[in-house]
Amino acid sequence: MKSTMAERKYTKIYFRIFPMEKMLWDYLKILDDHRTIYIRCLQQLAKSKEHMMPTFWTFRTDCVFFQNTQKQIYDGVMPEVLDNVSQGHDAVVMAYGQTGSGKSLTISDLHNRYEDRGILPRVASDLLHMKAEATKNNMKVCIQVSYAEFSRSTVNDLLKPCPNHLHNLKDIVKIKVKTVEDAFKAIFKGEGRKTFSENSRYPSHSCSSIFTFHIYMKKLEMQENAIRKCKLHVIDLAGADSIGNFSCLFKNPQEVGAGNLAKTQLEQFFLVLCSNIPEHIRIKQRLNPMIQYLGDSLKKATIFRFVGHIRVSREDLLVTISMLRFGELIGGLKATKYELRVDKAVKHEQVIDLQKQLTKLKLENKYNAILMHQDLAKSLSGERFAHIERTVNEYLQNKITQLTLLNVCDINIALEILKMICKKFEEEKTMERDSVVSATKPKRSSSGSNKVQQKSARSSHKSSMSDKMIKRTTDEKGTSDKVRPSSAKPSKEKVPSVHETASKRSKIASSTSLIKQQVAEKRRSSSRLSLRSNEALLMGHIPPESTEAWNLYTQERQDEYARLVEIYKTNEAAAKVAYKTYLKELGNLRGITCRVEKHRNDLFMAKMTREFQQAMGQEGARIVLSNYEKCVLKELQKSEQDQVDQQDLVLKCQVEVKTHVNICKEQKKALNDDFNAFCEAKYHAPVGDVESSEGMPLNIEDVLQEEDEEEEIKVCEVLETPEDLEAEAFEKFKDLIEIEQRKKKLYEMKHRGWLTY
Ligand SMILES: Nc1ncnc2c1ncn2[C@@H]1O[C@H](COP(=O)(O)OP(=O)(O)OP(=O)(O)O)[C@@H](O)[C@H]1O
Repeated sequence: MKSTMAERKYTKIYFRIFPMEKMLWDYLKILDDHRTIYIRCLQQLAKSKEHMMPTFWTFRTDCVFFQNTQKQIYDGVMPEVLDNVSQGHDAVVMAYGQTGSGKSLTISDLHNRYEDRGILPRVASDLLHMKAEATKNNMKVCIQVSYAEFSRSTVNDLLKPCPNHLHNLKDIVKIKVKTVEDAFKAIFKGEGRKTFSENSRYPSHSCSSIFTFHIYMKKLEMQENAIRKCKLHVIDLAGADSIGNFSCLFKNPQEVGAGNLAKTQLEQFFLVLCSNIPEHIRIKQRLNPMIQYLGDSLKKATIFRFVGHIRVSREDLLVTISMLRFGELIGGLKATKYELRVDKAVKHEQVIDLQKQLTKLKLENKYNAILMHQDLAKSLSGERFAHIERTVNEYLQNKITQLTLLNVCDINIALEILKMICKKFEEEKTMERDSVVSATKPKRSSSGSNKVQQKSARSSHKSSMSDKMIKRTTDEKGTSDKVRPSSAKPSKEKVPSVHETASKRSKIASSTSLIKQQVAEKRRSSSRLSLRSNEALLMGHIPPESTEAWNLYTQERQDEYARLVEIYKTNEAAAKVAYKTYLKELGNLRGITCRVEKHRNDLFMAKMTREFQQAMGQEGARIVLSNYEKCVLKELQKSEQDQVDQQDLVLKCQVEVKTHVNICKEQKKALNDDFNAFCEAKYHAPVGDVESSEGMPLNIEDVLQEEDEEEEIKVCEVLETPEDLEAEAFEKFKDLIEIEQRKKKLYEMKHRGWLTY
């Protein structure tokens, strides 16, 4: 058999190696290029020939996959296929191999997670996305699918409910799919209708199945009505094996025979196809129905992708070689012999050397892990960072011991946080000093320096709350500058030197009002930090004309102010916690509601099955199946009770949130009233409602709403990506497999008259 470049261009052969606990690498080797497989010559395995130099058969492939993810396999096998299909070429993707070697896993894998889905669901998604794209580009694309199962001489249409046995290949139905969801539904239903071997630990298919996409494309702007047609077949071939092998003990000889026959017939067909004789046209009609069905798609211009599956164990060696030969035959390449020249002494030395290197590298890796991950703070989550920050603060307040701090936190991060606190404290002090200077120096514009301070303050602290506090402090200074006497000259002056500042301070000392202010400033300095944060917390933006009044108020009524703030803060924190719990419980309620829905569906199905059996006159069906119904009903009642309890819990959480929010509101109002009363007494006029001031940042409801919106945005983002919608559909349709299998079983029981409940 000759191989030509043209053949190689269209056909690609891949192999996937089944991962086993004990891999027999002495018998099978893969070259570093991941393309060449060496497999030990079987003849040498006889005891009498053990002493001979090991000889291997060399098989060239397009890629060998070992321990690769499903996505990597799809990306490796499929990329050019869809491009070619979109240009109107037929394509065949086929998985073949030994029983239980992972064919169905590669092709469909519908029983596991969405991320681990196989080639077929991925192709369905990509084709339907391609269709959507093509429609945008003035192209009309129609996709129909068919799904059929082939055994030795019978054909089942998997898109038809039982009985789905066909006599004519032309009767295989095609259904139009418009969305990925439609395609998934067809795939899952078909999977449930397939024939499985009984007694297997996993769903072992005893027949070959073909899922076909029939694609029709038409360019809307073309004058002539040319329609491009092509097909993409995805085939999961029946497992081939040797009777008596451990991997197929659960199969009966007929099933093993049918799998082997399908492989042999395909082999024959490809022999004829590759030998450039037109015989394959007639042979197609004579071989099995699967080859007949593939019909015109089995031609040289078709894009073929064969994914062979092999197992590396002594018992499976024979079948593995047979699979590799099958691959070599359809790939159009011939295996060659290769003598592995291994000097045993050298080999031993090499192994010792490699072991030493490995130990050294492991040690190096360990040191790297220690030394290179110094900046642990970067990889910390916000929550963990906040927790460490709190712990450090508790340590500073002598609430916990040094030992506890060291036990709870990573010392590097704790030190970093201490550094931040010191830096922040320094900045606050600088700002205090600057505010005194700016008070004594009316000409100076503070906007520039404020911006710098603001920037450094922001970068110095991870918490956004502290950012707001610092910004608020600097803003206040900016605004207080604005209300200074109008004789102040704007901006251009540079920052005064220490000497100048000192001399100016002495001038200020002569002004009694300013001295008073300075004294008050000093008096307050110890409690300034907390008061500033409280201002930000409760009052937010203070109108410029009220700033002085506000400062006076916080000095003179410090105790009352601190009391109100304390209550507010405690309740705000409690409201936040309660709100988080509320959101969590709400999520749980959604989960329980879904469970209730599922049980309702199950109950409906159970009822339907009973009615179906009764309609078919099954004796005793009522008793046995009503037991199942009872079970489902019990589950449903339990879930409904859980739902009621959960609703109560959610309501309780809601009430708790409301209580704390109301207290916060009351405290805010009390503070407002107190401030206004103070102004009334001091200036004989209220300063107005500070709540209405623009930029009021921390309203308790806003805080909660922000959290809520964030949560909602996250949920929307998560749900709205096409990938997630597909994942949801994938999970939703998993139940279809079981439902279809149950229906099929019921039908078969009825058909055989075995129902003996
Ligand atoms: N690469 C792999 N990694 C992990 N598990 C695998 C792998 N390949 C197969 N399996 C597991 O081995 C079992 C058999 O796989 P699968 O059903 O895909 O084999 P098959 O070749 O289609 O078998 P059959 O011919 O009997 O239908 C399954 O439980 C599957 O999850």
